[in-house]
Amino acid sequence: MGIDFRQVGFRYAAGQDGQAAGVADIDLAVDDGELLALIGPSGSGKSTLLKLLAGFFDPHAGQILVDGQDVAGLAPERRRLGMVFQNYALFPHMSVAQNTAYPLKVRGIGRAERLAAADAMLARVGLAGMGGRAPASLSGGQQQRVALARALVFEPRALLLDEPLSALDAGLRVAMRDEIRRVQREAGIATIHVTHDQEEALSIADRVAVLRDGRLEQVGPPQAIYDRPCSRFVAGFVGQANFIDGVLRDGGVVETPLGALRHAGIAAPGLVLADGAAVTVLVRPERVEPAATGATGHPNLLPGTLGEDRFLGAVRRYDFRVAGGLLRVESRHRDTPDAVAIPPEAIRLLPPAAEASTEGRPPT
Ligand SMILES: Nc1ncnc2c1ncn2[C@@H]1O[C@H](COP(=O)(O)OP(=O)(O)OP(=O)(O)O)[C@@H](O)[C@H]1O
Repeated sequence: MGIDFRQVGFRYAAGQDGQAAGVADIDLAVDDGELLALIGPSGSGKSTLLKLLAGFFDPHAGQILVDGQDVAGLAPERRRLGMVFQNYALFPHMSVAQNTAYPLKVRGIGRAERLAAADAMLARVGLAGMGGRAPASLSGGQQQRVALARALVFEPRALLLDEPLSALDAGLRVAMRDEIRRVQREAGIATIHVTHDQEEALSIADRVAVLRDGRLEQVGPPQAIYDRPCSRFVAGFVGQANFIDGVLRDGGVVETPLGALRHAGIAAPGLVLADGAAVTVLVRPERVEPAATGATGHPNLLPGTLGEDRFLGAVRRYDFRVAGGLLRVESRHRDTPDAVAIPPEAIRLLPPAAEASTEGRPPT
């Protein structure tokens, strides 16, 4: 059954500037076993949504259901939700096993039973035999595993992860995110994972929800969010992007400052592909192909010169100056091209910039 936000809205009291922030019109269901990554700029409402779910405050509009039960008015500790936050906050005077067993103690489970459950859960997060240690003797990654074990030990109905990996260094983050994924799958519970790391979101989530100014801008599988963003905002928020303003013309062409580009008609939902319509052309840098002047078979061949060039190991990322603008290119090829090609099927047509900036209005 999982988690179900239905038309949820919440507004904080207006601040000194008179602006009231919060979230509005949130419709979002997360199934059992599903991991949903919640991403969005700072202040977009991610923590607010988690706090509403956790029961720190109640929505002003709509309903939140957990396993089909409306949790309105239910105190946080009675919602049976596992939570892991950035600052893992283990009790320093308790052992790892006592920390892990703590939620069971609170629930009145006997000592032997809760320590056995804690041991089993510690084994699941890769900390078998470490129950007797003090939290301070563990690495940051190990402490976070304890926090995860503690969040899951009482068989919660859902799991809330708020930036659980942000205090860890890059290598450990990658290992831990796969670990979280594995443990969450085994537990089979609905999980919402708030992260600032878009790669982390794309790599472990079943679906990604993008928040903007308190509203959901797009929800979908990671590939759909990346390959078929609904707006310039989403496209720019996940991954690198070339945005080119254009005007559609009949016959599968869009006029741009770079010239007339042939496209394959792949457009954001709801965008009307009429002659004369203003659009944004999106091309991901890895879809721009290095080519040679005069090469045949490329409908959108753009001669130009190399700009800033960054070697990143497996790939090279460079700016390529063409008549009318600059294209960002990412390629495995080491040669410096004197032209690039944009395959028509690499072009996504999105709403124009002006229209995009009025989307996601603050909640009213
Ligand atoms: N206690 C509060 N009182 C008033 N406004 C608040 C309060 N908490 C958050 N806000 C405002 O609500 C909006 C959403 O905040 P929230 O913390 O949910 O964003 P976020 O997406 O989690 O941001 P971050 O990524 O920085 O953690 C912001 O405009 C924020 O300033």
